[in-house]
Amino acid sequence: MTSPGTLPSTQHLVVETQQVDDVRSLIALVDPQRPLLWLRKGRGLAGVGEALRLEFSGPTRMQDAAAAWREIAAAATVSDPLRMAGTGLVAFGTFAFADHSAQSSVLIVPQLLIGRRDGVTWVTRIRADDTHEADVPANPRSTAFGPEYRIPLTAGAESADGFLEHVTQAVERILDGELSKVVLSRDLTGRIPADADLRRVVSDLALGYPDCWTFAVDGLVGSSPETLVGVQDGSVTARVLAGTASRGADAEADQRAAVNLVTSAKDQDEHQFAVQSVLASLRPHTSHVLTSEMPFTLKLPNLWHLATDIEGTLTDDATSLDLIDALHPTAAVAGSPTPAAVALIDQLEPFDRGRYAGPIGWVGADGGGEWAIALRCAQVEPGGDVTAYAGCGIVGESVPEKELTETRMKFRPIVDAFG
Ligand SMILES: C=C(O[C@@H]1C=C(C(=O)O)C=C[C@H]1O)C(=O)O
Repeated sequence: MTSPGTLPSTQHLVVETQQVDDVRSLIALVDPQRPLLWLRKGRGLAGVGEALRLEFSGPTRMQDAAAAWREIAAAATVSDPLRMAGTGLVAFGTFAFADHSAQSSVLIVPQLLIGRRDGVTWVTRIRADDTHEADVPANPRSTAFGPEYRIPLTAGAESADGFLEHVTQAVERILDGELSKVVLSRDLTGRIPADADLRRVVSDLALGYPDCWTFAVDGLVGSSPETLVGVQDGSVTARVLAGTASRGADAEADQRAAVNLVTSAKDQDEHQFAVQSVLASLRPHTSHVLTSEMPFTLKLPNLWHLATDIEGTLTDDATSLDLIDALHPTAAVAGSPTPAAVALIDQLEPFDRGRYAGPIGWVGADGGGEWAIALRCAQVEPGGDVTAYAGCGIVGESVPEKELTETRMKFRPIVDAFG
């Protein structure tokens, strides 16, 4: 890790944003093997190159990132006539789920960033102050996608049977009173050709799941419906999801599935743990916090979720990195109470989650930013190894076979995008 006290002089960044004509596709502009993307509903950020890369690990990975980012933002020279969310200095980030994960957490400042929001398109050039402007790629250039590839994803470290067994054990531990909820996941693995164009996967995800945050940061690609936190001009937003049902085969069955979900005591319980954990973490930093009175049903192409939107006003100088540190891990991806849930995940899941279920998103110079929980995603290693993850909240009434089916539904976006 780069410690904030010892930032080398190369980390004084020079940043220039300019409005440009609209571009046809953000996805076509980024590196095929190491895409940097953050997209939703036709708007988003695309990064090319790395002006700065900071790696963090251990229990203080998010605090360390927040401290380093304050220093970098304070030291930067920024010319930003647009002053919109995502203009000026921006870092993409992805953080490991577990305190002791072997996977690194990173902040990446691209050399070139192309953004689009509210009908405005811009390019930001970023370089260290001891480099030359000529070293930054001149203009974003679209390139055609590389050859087509399709790969299956098959059982990884946790087989379907292993998952059923672990859910059964978790239910016993919950009924014993050790904890109220735990989120257990399983993994699928595969391998893409080493030179495969990852933008094909991202493009399928963005087209198939336009209401989700589609992301690609340091090999982690996915399409998440869950906003961990958004911070802009003193406002804080979050979208909590917990409670899931399959989509019906026809309109009537689909409506019935949504009604059953919203009236299910099991799903409402599971959901409330998640909402309360988010409210408790935001409370020290916010006032005027509003939530939807009742959870609503969020329709995605592959499933229904119970959802609650949260809005509040920031009352301190917390950046979005400070807030992801305060919020992570929510009960939507760990369980409740958090320490017991995290300990049980560690005990029962036979793999390191890496960045799955960790915060993924971007932060700007003023600390604002957008962060999702990395769900419906896969980590792609430089050699082509792919590991995808999906999990579900387990409570006392959980039935192992139903939870296994739920993981299959949650794998669908990523399995379809690769396969
Ligand atoms: C853990 C995942 O999803 C989370 C768990 C949910 C649930 O248990 O109902 C719903 C949405 C997410 O908060 C996942 O997609 O892997």
